[in-house]
Amino acid sequence: MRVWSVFQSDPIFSPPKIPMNTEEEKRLTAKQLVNFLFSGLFDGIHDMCYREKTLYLMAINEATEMFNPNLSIKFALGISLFSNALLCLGTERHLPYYYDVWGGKILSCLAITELAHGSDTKRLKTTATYDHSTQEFIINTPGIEAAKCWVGNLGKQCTHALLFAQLVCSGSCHGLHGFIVPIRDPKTLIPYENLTVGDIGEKSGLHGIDNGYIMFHNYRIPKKNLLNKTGDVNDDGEYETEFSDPQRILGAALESLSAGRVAIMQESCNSISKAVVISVRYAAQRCQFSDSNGIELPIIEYQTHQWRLFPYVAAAYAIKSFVQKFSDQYISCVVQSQDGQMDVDQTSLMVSGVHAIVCCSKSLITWTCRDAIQESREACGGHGFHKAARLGDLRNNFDPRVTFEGDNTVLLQQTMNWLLRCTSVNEDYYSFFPLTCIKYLQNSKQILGRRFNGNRLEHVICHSFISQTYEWLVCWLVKATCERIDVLKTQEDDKFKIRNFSQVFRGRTLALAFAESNILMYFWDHCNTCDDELAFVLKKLYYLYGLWSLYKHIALLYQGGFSSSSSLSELISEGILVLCSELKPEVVSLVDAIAPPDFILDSALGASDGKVRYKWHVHVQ
Ligand SMILES: Cc1cc2nc3c(=O)[nH]c(=O)nc-3n(C[C@H](O)[C@H](O)[C@H](O)COP(=O)(O)OP(=O)(O)OC[C@H]3O[C@@H](n4cnc5c(N)ncnc54)[C@H](O)[C@@H]3O)c2cc1C
Repeated sequence: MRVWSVFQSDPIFSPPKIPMNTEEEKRLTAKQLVNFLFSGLFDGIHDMCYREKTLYLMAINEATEMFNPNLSIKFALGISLFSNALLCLGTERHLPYYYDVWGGKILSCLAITELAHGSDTKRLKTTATYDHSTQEFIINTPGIEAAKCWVGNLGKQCTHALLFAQLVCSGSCHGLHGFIVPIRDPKTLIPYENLTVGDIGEKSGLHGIDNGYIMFHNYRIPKKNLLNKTGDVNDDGEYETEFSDPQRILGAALESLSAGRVAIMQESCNSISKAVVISVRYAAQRCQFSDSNGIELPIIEYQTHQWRLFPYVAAAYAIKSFVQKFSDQYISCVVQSQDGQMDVDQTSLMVSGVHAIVCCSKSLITWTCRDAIQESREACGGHGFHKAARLGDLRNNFDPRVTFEGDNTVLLQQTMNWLLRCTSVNEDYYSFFPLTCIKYLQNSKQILGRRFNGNRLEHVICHSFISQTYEWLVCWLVKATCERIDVLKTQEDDKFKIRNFSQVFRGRTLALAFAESNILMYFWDHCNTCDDELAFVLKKLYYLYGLWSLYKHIALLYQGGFSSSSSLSELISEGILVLCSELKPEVVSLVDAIAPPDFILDSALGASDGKVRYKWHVHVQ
């Protein structure tokens, strides 16, 4: 509420009265960033400890993203992610940049992606070659395919880039490293010589962000601009890497890899909430057709409409409770690794586990959000397509989150690899977070012996059915993926082909099913911390999200022999409909509870009093 009051009290943040073109939107977002930075919200953050500061910045990011995703992204890329990377990957010599960026003297961007390669970062071709005679790195773009592109803030405004390039020293390539690279004069914003830099042009959304491209032509930066926590060039001009403190290196890697994805998960929860708040409020008052007595009905009365929307209300709650708890655990892990509270083995298990959970959760949550927004748009009919409904903007601004910070499909492969590796870890490690989330894999044999014998609704609308069925599903998918890999191994030695042919219907589904089961586990624990009256409703949401998610895997439950009777499918589908009907009287209150104020939602269809507001920009001829 404090963040939102800043936006409400300063006219620079007011929604524009007349539609703007994309250039004007970029200019406005740039101006908003300055007022935001000096609004007082960030006073004193340098005195906070890591945990407090991270939670504080995460909360600000969530609130800002709900109001204006352009502003939150501009701020994240330009200031918070940059300063975070300096602390994680840099050393004391980089601290002046830290204070300059928070003081509004410079603005950054994060330049990784190249025209020809995005997901496959190992093939990035931009080089930073060390010249010992001048103690500088010479940065080069070997060809157009290596031009950095899509980089937010680079198009017009940033003064510095956090650049990832192949470090070359004494003729050898030492892999990707981070460098601080001056791009524009901070006073004039005129780019420096030996750079070709510009804006990539119109996008489908996020018009307030100046995504840019850049090519380097023998561009020199001082040696000290290398972020040198994990590797450096010594006084003799030789590359050396410091492995005397591997926990810290791994901890730093975890921080910089996962923080952005955790933030995306947090933002997605709020975007699902915004979508369902608009569509459910609208459904409660929009009338179409009549019943047999001729009484016109609100569309929320239609079973199809409930089935389309209510599972996303359940998803909003389930995912929110997971993300809140998991973010907290994630921060604790980083703190423990930074403080050296874990040994090397524990740190490496924790880093790989947290990374794997973040990868599949980011994918599942962003896809769920994308679908929730689209379903909500359609559920509001033609009016849902009007700009004033805000669902179109929400969709277009949200959309790239399934791609940036790691393409979802590629991220799922990393979770699959981890889950398969986990089948062979030492038993003792299963009591160690985050392996606790898959402790049940130890009992895989017994779990795979489970069969469904239920014949009544209570046999599926219950926690034990949902959790035990998910355990079976994850164990079965692990087994099925391993079996496919074993078959492929008998046919060929090529690791690439084996990996490539074990994804569809196997590893990919495994990673998603694991993410769903994990979210459900956290949500159930959360329901049990609430008082009875609240838990009664929240558990209905748990059952609905659980059955709705399980139903997507119904074919596998039969294929793997979990059931051979039609009652499994009949009871799950019946359970979903019964839960939708039971939740109908609660659903408006449920969306009200997760709704931001009208000023933030800003939708003509979703105001808190249920009244559609016709304050649209209508073109009068
Ligand atoms: C709005 C926006 C903002 C961005 N901001 C930045 C930024 O600030 N800085 C920056 O560096 N980058 C930025 N990016 C770029 C983004 O990080 C990349 O787009 C992303 O990493 C994916 O890379 P790519 O576009 O090269 O896709 P590709 O890697 O070419 O992927 C294309 C498709 O191929 C599939 N695919 C790829 N490999 C495999 C595989 N092994 N198996 C199966 N399928 C595969 C993917 O799933 C995907 O669907 C931004 C992108 C967008 C859209």
